[in-house]
Amino acid sequence: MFHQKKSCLSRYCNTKVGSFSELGRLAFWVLGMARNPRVIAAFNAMKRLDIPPEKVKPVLKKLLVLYNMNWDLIEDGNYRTLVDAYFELNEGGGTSSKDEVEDDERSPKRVKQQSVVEGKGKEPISCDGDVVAGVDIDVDVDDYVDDGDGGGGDDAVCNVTITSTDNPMLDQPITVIPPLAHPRSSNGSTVKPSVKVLPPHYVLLCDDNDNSVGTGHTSHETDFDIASSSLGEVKILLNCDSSLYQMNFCIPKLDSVLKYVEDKYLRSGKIVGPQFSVRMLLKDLCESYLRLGTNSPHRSATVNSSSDAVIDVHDASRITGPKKRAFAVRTSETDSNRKGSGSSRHTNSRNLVHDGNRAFCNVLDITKGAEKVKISLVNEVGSEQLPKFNYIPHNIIYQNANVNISLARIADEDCCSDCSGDCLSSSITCACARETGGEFAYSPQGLLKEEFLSACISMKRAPQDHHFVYCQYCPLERMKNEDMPERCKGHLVRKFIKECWRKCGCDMQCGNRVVQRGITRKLQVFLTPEGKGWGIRTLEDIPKGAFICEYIGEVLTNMELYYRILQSSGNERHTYPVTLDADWGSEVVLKDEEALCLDATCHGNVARFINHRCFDSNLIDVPVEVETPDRHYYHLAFFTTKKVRAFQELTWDYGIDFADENHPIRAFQCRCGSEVCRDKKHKRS
Ligand SMILES: C[S@@+](CC[C@H](N)C(=O)[O-])C[C@H]1O[C@@H](n2cnc3c(N)ncnc32)[C@H](O)[C@@H]1O
Repeated sequence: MFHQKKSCLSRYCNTKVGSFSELGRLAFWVLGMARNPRVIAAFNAMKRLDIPPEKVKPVLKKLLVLYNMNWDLIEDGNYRTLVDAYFELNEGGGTSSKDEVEDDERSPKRVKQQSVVEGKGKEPISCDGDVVAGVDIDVDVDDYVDDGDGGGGDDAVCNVTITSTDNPMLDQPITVIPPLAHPRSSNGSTVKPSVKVLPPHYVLLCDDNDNSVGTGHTSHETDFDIASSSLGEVKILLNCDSSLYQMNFCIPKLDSVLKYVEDKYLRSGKIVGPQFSVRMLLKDLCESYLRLGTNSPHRSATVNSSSDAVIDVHDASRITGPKKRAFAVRTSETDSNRKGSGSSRHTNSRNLVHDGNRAFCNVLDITKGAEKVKISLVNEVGSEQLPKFNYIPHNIIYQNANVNISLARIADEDCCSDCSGDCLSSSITCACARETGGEFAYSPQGLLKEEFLSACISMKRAPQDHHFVYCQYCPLERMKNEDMPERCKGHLVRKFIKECWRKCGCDMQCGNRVVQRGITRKLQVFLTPEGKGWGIRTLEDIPKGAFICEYIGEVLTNMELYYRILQSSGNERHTYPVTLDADWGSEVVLKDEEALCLDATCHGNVARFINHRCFDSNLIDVPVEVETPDRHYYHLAFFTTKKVRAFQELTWDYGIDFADENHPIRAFQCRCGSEVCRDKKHKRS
């Protein structure tokens, strides 16, 4: 048995000694499957045709079987074969008559298909074609966001494909981007479009002052670049210079930008006015894009969206050239308006200090009053984007997760309805202590008892010495290889805490209600100087065994997480999902629609900032049963493993095996600084 356990663990835990043997696997396995770069690239290419991954998947599978896993044949011609196979399978084959074919060439579907071809290498989010003034516009947005590491970063770029036979733009000097693959004719043969390639830097520029149009060189300050092919397609690239938005810019939703512009034009009647020109419209689109990204409710919800951080986005010394100046003036005006009108909004939640070189951005309470204690955020290190997420103090079910919370499910033996006051001070331990062997996990001081805590730490650090259960069809293995999942590698049988709850007779101050009372310690989010991104630290000394916070996020099924990850750009610097797999071993067959996880990427609490530390982290995660009598859904709570001094960072061992070279996802370079850091490669380098 011991041997078996060891061999099962060795693959994952090799040097890892447990910890997040459950949780660390979180993102890693899920992301692992989702981020098979070739699958993702195929899905992304098809997404541009509005074909969702779930519809692509069966076609892709068939092709892989057909081509004996030869991806090159599928990827050739920028997924031409996949596109054709999809339409053949879903729409009953190709066209037969010449008329139909010609029609098809001009149809939106064909146009979109072509934009996939031209857009190889990018993974845009696609919005459907909108019709503005008789021009069919199909828009893709690439989010090349500054990675926050300082430095220039990339520009936010919008690709707009316009199809129009009498487009006035076609008369203008244009840059032609040669298509990456040639479109096919009806009979399947390749048609070589007669694209005239003009000098590569020859672009259409829009002057900020007088709206006149000239030509110039591609540069960061260009408003928009235009390209076309002889098939009547025009591609327009909207550029926002990254130096203009830096900290305060948040890529706006493109459909919001389009709606904003449309509403504006409809209101003003400009769209039908004699002054109307597509050129002006596009220039306005560029400006609206920047404006909405910098100062608008249309942005995705962020911590800083309610109280705009006035961070110096337009340091005049960095902005050169007439176009940048023009933009700078505009953004300056926007900001000064904001400074004037919104100053009272800043006082409650944010202090801003500028010392000329660095901006210290202090958010006084990232919880927006949702917790009993305020949690501040400070940046003493340098420039870094403010974290974008919505603070929630409790888990929220995203959509399909089956979490059945009902008093009717709590049997008499699963609660202590006869108790009163504090269960811990009663001479007889109540029913709620049964799950922890007849003893409560908490001491009267509200700390985890030494014995309970030591057992949890030992499980984390030496899982091979503990008991494992094996599921029949392991969801983790299915994620790695759906068709031929390997055998379950085993799940550690973890120690759970069971807290009293609503059907219990005790009061809210009962000593067996710790996690549900929420955060009580003084915590602070800070930018780590080691380059781990944001982290959390305590502002007070905290004893061993103390509850810090829960890991809060959206409750998703594995399936939902899978699709969510597929839709992400794949360029995210940090990851935030954790699996709730502490009880998977006890379920005979757990379907992906049933297996649960928490994702704190968009909605979460302070725990999303807890960084990883190998082995000797000062926090440990413990599963906690509160409102559900089974362990399918549970809470995940962090307790201190040792005494923690004020201003020390709070860390958690994610349990990553940094030596696993075969893992589909490359782990981050560990900067935990532990003497026993497992990331040997990084340590050496
Ligand atoms: C749950 S988030 C932690 C919060 C994150 N630092 C942030 O700024 O939002 C996990 C991510 O933080 C970073 N991280 C955590 N621990 C780290 C470590 N020891 N070394 C380097 N990066 C780390 C990695 O990018 C990881 O994907």
